[in-house]
Amino acid sequence: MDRIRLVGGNELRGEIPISGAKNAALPLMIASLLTDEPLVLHNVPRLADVKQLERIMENHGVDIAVHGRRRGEEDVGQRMTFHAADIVDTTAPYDLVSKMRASFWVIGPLLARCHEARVSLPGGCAIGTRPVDLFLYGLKALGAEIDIDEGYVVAKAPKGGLVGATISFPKVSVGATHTILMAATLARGTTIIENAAQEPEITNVAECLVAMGAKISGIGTRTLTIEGVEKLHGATVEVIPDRIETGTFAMAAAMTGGDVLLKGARPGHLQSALDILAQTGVELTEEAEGIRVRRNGNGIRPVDVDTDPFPGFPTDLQAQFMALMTMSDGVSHIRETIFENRYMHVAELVRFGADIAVNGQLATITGKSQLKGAQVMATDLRASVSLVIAGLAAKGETVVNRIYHLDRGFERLEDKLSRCGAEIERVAG
Ligand SMILES: CC(=O)N[C@H]1[C@@H](OP(=O)(O)OP(=O)(O)OC[C@H]2O[C@@H](n3ccc(=O)[nH]c3=O)[C@H](O)[C@@H]2O)O[C@H](CO)[C@@H](O)[C@@H]1O
Ligand SMILES: C=C(OP(=O)(O)O)C(=O)O
Repeated sequence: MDRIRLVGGNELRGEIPISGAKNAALPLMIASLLTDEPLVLHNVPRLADVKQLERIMENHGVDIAVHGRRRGEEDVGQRMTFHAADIVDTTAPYDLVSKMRASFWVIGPLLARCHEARVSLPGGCAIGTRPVDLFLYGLKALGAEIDIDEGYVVAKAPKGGLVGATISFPKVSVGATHTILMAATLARGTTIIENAAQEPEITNVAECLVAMGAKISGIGTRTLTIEGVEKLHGATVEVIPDRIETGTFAMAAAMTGGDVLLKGARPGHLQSALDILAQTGVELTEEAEGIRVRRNGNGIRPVDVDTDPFPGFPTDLQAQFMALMTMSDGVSHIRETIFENRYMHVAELVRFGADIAVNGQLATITGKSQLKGAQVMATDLRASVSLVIAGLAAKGETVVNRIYHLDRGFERLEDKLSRCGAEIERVAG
């Protein structure tokens, strides 16, 4: 199993190109199931999760083409075409779906277009129980009949297809919003989604659906209104830059000190995280090309944070922010409100000498001036990267084991960091 070996202590200086967002690319790929015409996506990141979803899409009969990179385009994401001319199989099998949460979302488009779907209950990062009740509530509201059979959700649309409805989610869910939004585009009549997720990735997908001929209003707000149409068509759409990768590198630069330009980053997509970082004393500047992050010698102030749905502080940056707080000048608190088991990195951060106590949702972090390198183990995607950035700031050598988690969501991580002066390498085997 590959590992990452790094030696901490170097400041980060230079430019880091921000890749396309994993959490936007995946639902955009899934949206291609809604039409028999090609959907062209630009800026798709090269990630294990994208590869895995390609396998799932191919199993449904989608033709996938990856267009060649031009010279000088090493930092540009892939241009890919997804063509679901015929859906040959409406089953998404356990072997493929269990590896990744977002693959479950195919249930929305399959049901809308083929009027049936059989999708294995999902996998994904082990950060909580992650039920699918909100999806099932939404799909049933659109008229679907649902059974759970041998670990599969078996869904059937009524005669004539799904029917528009008002769906008021009791809790904000990114995945349920994506799924119901996609399903509703081909339902008969009007669907209103209340308490919808407002994440930028939802907006990216909603705008893609509009480019494909869907009628959606309220994009970017808590209430989405969808007028169903009979057919969608092909389109060309760009994947937004990854706000979680942006925030991760911003926190890495805050931890190591230095001066890094995060090229292509969009400040509006992670304003709450940038505001919190500014409170810690990090200097952030919006530039034409992206966001510049600087910390020159001054300490890191402790800041308390609660994770929340967008526009709040993202749970996907909680582990990285905790790593930063282990080096603050005092005591800080983090409250994880989205997932009930998203503190798996705590035991690993403690190996660096960090002082962290967890009580239910609340973590109390007492800052230390210097972490020390250690052997650590990656447990999930964002937890893994928090260990990498802790290692960059720690004294001595760190080895991060089980890095396959990292490859799910970070493109060329070692390359991007070493180009900014980090001593980091992947060790095979
Ligand atoms: C591929 C992708 O985009 N993943 C992101 C997505 O995950 P995902 O879409 O799985 O996260 P949700 O927004 O659905 O989950 C939020 C909360 O709702 C709960 N819930 C969700 C669905 C449901 O039917 N019932 C239910 O109780 C979840 O267990 C969790 O406690 O949003 C999360 C929250 O921003 C991010 O951490 C993930 O990186
Ligand atoms: C939790 C994540 O992914 P997933 O929802 O696919 O498990 C993530 O991207 O941080």
